Amino acid sequence: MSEKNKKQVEQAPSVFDSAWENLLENENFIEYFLCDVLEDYVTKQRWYGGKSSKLKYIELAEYFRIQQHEEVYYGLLLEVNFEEAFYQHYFLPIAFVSDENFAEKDRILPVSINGQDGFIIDALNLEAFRKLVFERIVTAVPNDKTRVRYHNSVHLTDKEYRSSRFMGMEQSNTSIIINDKYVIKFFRRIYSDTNPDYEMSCFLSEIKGYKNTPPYCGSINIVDIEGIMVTIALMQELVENQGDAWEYMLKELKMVFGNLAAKRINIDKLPGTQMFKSLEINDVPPQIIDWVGLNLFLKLQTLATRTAEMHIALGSEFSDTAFTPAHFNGDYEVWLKNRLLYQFQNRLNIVENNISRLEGRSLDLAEKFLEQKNDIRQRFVRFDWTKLKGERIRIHGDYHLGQVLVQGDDFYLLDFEGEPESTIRDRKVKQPPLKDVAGIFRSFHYAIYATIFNSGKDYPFSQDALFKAGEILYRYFIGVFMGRYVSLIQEHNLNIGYTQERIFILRYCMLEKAVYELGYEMNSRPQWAVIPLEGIMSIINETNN
Ligand SMILES: Nc1ncnc2c1ncn2[C@@H]1O[C@H](COP(=O)(O)OP(=O)(O)O)[C@@H](O)[C@H]1O
Ligand SMILES: O=P(O)(O)O[C@H]1O[C@H](CO)[C@@H](O[C@H]2O[C@H](CO)[C@@H](O)[C@H](O)[C@H]2O)[C@H](O)[C@H]1O
Repeated sequence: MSEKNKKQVEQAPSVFDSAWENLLENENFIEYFLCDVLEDYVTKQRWYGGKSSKLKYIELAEYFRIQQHEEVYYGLLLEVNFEEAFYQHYFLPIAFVSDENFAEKDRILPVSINGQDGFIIDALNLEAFRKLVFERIVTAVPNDKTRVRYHNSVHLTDKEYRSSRFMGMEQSNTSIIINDKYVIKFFRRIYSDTNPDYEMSCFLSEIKGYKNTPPYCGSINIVDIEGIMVTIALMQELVENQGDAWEYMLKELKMVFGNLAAKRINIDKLPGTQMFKSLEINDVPPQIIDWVGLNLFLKLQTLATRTAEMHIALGSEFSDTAFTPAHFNGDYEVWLKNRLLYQFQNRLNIVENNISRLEGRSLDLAEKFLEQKNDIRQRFVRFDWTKLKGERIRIHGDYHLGQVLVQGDDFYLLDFEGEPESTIRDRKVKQPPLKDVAGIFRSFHYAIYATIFNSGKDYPFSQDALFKAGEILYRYFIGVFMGRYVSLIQEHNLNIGYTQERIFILRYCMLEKAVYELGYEMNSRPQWAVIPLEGIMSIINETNN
């Protein structure tokens, strides 16, 4: 923007002579709002994903009305443009309130419109807006052909709005609990397509009757200017739970590592098991059961069952081409290698640029990672589709313990939005189901290493001894999970390949995930980078054996 223009905008008043119903047609308002107000507001939001880039300017990609009778709110699709030559879209619903009691939180702009003083706020803070959205979903008509498409399912049994509150969890979108019975998630980062979370939720719970994901209750999609359906909200049943499987695992591991001393276990005498060897509970040696406890292995079997059932449901479609299974082929191989080599190069770059910020074990591992870059790169190149006989299906795509809710002895799988760094198209590409399994195995590794790094000092053992115990434990976790997962998958005729193929894909995907995680950690919590670095080096060394 030229200096002259900028000056004009800076001088623009926050007094506008349009009615709220026409305010977005007022060019002065739009220019002032986008440049002087939202640039500052948006970058401060928890849901803003552009924090490590430099914002250039914001444009209003489009807007739509969310309304009922006389009550009007706007849904803004903001296009945030970055100096680094890319953009992201965000959803921001706005409301005008004249009573400041309704504008205590998330005030965006004090404004006077058509002589009426008030505030523009994020509409999600307004109960009237949440009620209206719920009512619009409740009263949605089938085959809605309007631009803002509300939809509901048979699982939405309440017809009256009673209450609503923020979910209040650490999350990248914004979820609201309605009637203490439903969760409506408003997506903040918006992609020009249906959101995979919405698509997968409908498919699994509506079409396949998969029970271990929150039942789909409704959604809001917008038909954008190009006629593409863009998801802005997904409503599901609220699942009663005792927290997520990540917290659960950390609690269990604290006890497991505590047992080493409490039960006077000699780590050097613990029997090992081969990596990826499928195990039944009876195959786990009594010393290991005594150390870890039977319950945790039973829980892992249940998690493996729910994971296998998800994949069986996802792999059982024969008419909807978005879900029908596919085989590996040359196009997939090219797509995969391009993506992974690009990602790997990006991680090398991040590590090289930040190496001075690392120290101790992190630094040693980062140096080894850089030294072995050609070997690691070769692992990604070594994918040969002609040797693979298994199927590719739609998968969860970002499967880790934090995406699993614990309900008594059972688990519910959540958040099918896919891997945050991938494009929306890439997230919908059919992948080997073992990619999800590799994701959860990486999570087991994370939980074990997080316990050693964060509370290792609480245990009377050297760090090396704890690593040794941790690696043994990790192999049993994987073995017991595999034992249940593979037998269920085979019973239902989903083809995940022959034994060597399965091991190849698991190693490949675990390396891919650990490399992805290295970037995630270096950007979000560098002190955790040591965990994926451990993972990468152990995968590389494992296959060297
Ligand atoms: N249907 C649900 N029932 C119970 N809790 C839920 C439900 N959906 C989400 N949650 C809780 O909210 C958290 C964030 O949800 P998630 O869908 O992962 O949001 P985001 O995509 O914004 O990260 C979950 O980890 C879980 O604790
Ligand atoms: O926010 P998302 O759930 O989409 O996932 C991102 O954040 C995750 C951390 O919350 C990150 O997961 C990594 O750390 C977890 C422990 O905190 C661990 O269980 C996962 O295995 C590990 O990948 C995830 O990678 C990132 O995409």
